[in-house]
Amino acid sequence: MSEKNCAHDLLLLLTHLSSLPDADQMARLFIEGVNSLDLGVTLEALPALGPFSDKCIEVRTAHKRYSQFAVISGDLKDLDKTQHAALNNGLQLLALLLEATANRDLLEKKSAENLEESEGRYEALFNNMSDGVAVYDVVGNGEDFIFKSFNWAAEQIGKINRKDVIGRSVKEIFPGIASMGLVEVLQRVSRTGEPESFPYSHYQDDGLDLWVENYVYQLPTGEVVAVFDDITPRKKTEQALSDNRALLRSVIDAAPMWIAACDTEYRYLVANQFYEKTFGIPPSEIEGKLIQEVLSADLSKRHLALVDQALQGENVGFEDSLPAMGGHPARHISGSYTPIRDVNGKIVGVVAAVNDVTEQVETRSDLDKAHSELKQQLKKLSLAGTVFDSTAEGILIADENANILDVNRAFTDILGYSREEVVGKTPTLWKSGRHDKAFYQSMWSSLGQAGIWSGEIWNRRKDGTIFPEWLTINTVKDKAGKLINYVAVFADITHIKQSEKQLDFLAHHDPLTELPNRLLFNARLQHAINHAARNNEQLALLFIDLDRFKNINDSHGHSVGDALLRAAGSRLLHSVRSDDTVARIGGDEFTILVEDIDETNTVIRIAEKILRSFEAEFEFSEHQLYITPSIGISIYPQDGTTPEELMRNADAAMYSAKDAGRCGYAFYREELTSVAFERVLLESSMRHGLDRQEFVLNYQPQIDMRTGKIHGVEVLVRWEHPDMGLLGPMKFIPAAEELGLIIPLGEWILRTALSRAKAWCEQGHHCGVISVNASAVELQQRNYADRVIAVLDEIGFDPKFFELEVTEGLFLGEFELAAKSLRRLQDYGVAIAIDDFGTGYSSLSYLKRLPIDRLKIDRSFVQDIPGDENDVAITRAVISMAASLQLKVTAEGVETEVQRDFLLGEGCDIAQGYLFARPMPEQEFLFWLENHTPLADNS
Ligand SMILES: Nc1nc2c(ncn2[C@@H]2O[C@@H]3COP(=O)(O)O[C@H]4[C@@H](O)[C@H](n5cnc6c(=O)[nH]c(N)nc65)O[C@@H]4COP(=O)(O)O[C@H]3[C@H]2O)c(=O)[nH]1
Repeated sequence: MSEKNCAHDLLLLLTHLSSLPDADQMARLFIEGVNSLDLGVTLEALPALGPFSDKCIEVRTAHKRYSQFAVISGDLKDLDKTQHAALNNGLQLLALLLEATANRDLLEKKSAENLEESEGRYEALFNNMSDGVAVYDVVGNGEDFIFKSFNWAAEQIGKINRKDVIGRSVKEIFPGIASMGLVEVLQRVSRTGEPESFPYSHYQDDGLDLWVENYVYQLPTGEVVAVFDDITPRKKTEQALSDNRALLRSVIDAAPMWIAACDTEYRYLVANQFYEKTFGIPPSEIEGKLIQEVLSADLSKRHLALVDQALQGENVGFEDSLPAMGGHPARHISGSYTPIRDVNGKIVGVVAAVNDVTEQVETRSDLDKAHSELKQQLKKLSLAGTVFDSTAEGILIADENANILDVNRAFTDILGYSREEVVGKTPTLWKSGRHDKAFYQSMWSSLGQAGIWSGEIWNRRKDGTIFPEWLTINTVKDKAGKLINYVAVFADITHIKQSEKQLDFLAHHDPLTELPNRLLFNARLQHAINHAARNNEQLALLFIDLDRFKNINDSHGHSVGDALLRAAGSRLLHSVRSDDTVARIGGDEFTILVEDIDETNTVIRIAEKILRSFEAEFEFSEHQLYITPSIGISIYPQDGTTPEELMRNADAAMYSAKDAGRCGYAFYREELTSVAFERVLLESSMRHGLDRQEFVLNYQPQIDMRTGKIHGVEVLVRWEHPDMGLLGPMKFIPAAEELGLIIPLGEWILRTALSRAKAWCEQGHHCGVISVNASAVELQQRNYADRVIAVLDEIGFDPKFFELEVTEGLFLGEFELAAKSLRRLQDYGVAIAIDDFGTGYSSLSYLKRLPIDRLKIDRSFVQDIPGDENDVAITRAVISMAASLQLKVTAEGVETEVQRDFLLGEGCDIAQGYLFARPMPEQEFLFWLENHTPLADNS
């Protein structure tokens, strides 16, 4: 029996493990295919056993006393719990068999005595197995199963004694369990012989509440074995866990906030229902996804950083905002990330709890806004207080009856009343009296209708002065629309009024002389014309130009020029009645409007008065200047009926006065218009004339009448005008002086005359002294003497053969400057002659102060001698005066022998005139020179 048992045992195992298909059947439970079965493998060989080594090591560890093992080789299956249990049991049984096999011989020998011991050991081992094992005898065809063996573990699991079980049917002992399918499985295994793993079941009947896993197989004997493991604790834990999870889920799902957890890889483990509620995303769509797959790039960047912080063990709080997306409005969120730790404290994830704080934030922002508005209001109020006190405008607050409640500092500054003096009173206190009743009526009516009035008003200060102010009055009403206050704000606009006046004055007056300007003059002229037309009156327009003003301005500078203009304006003003208009219409041009003239004499008197007023010199610090006016006069209505006509004709008359020798007046005559036109033409073409060398020189010999020899030659300029023909100097020299062209023209004359004279000399023609005319304008040039000397030096002309003829006009400009130039020239050896002596301003006192060598008696005196007594007397006086001053004399314009004889008789030797020769062009002059026969030769 023992051997048999042993063999049986051995067989049992061999059947399972070594004899195919039984062994294969058994092994298939836990390996894919059985390649070999190797019994008696030693412990040392185990590590080479591949996938089974772990299992074998378990067996080895559990059954240390065994030194050999059975080894099944093949591929390990993916075992479930039951199969695992079976493998464990199988290997434990295998270990037992190993021992039995190893001791087979011994067993055989000692079978009889050891059988019992072996059985006992088997029994012990059977009972010591950790799994419950029940062996059943099959009743009939499987109608029932009778317990044959029931180990200790089975007793513990089934909470029943083996003795109460053995021999009894399973249906009887465990009717509940039996009905739950155990019997069917036992039946199937007993019928098919196929082992079956029984899914774990929850037995709650038969006084039990347990979870077991069964593995059922058939023994070769036909008995059926059920190996079962009590997994109740594990199941209960699982259940509890599952319950906890469900609880947790319902808790987090009920929370009105977003709750989610992620693992250390940022993968969502859980997300609550709030996600679905708010965003329509069910938790299932979040769970299992990475944070960066669920959140936008921007959000996930920020939040992964926060999660990282939490993964470092920090509780991280945050506030953020979610942009509007997918039809969901933007939100403000506030939340926290908290690390999740396992039982060992290791961080395994992070839980996020996030609140939607949009409303709070918005409310807070509303509150902030309200707070800041309140602050603003307070600021405004304090500002209003500051403005009230510090503004430059006067402010007055009155009640509905216009009784003053308050005034500001500016009010008292402007009006001179203190606050106490006006509070309780009405603004009538400072009425100026300048406005009539209607003015105030319209003000109150505008306030009543529009609630505002603003305008200019004159008021009276406490000191009695009246001043203009710009006043704005507003009405203030309460919520019901009832008028409660008047607020008046006003500014003293005295200075604005003054500025306006000043602006008006500037617009209509010349700033230099403060006389009316052209604009105002024209307006007054038009007005006067209208008036004269209505009343059949005449009026006169005087156009005044200061002779050679331009030269004074150029040589003395603008400040002297300006002073001269101011002084000239003032002299004009004092020459007329106060209701006549004196205007400066530009540069050195003035106009005078004289209304209601009865006869021409009136105008003549005015013109002469003006001329006389200019006789006195003008003194400006070190400068003493003379200036003369030329006056042109036009009369309404005969010389024009419009301001333009009268102006134009007075202007033309002024030029006529200038041409007549300046310092005079002329009435307009129609022909003057064409003269004036000619003059304009002349002026414009003169500039080109110089460039085109249209000017030519004539030479008139000066004769020593005693000998008939040539004493010298006067150089006289002509202009060969392309259109107007040959023009004499009186036609263009005044214009050249006005335009300043006399400077280049004079230099050209000087240079040409001297270089020609030098050439003649070199050619053997001796013409004596060369006389060149110098304009007074030239002499007013500061460097005139230097320029003349430079030309003399440049040409190499001996100054003692050079004479400069200056006119009396010289005295009109700055006398001292001219005198200085002449002195310098005289020192250099140049002779100075006064031309046209006796016609102008010459006076003995000037003659004494000037470096003069010669006087030239003007042609006008010579002309009528000896017939005209006056001229005879003048000529005599000049000749004798020259003698007493030790000056030489030349007579001009000698045309007759009578004149010559008279002059010779009076002691005047030198003369020029048609009697001897006319002014001649160069070639003619040279011819004359060659053929001239002096008297001495005749005699
Ligand atoms: N009826 C009459 N006339 C005679 C007689 N003999 C000479 N004349 C004229 O008398 C003028 C003499 O010149 P002026 O007194 O210096 O007077 C000159 C002079 O003041 C000025 N002038 C002439 N040439 C120049 C010049 O080159 N430069 C400057 N600045 N002025 C000049 O023009 C004035 C007039 O010059 P012109 O027309 O050339 O007139 C010349 C001459 O032609 C005569 O017997 N009978």
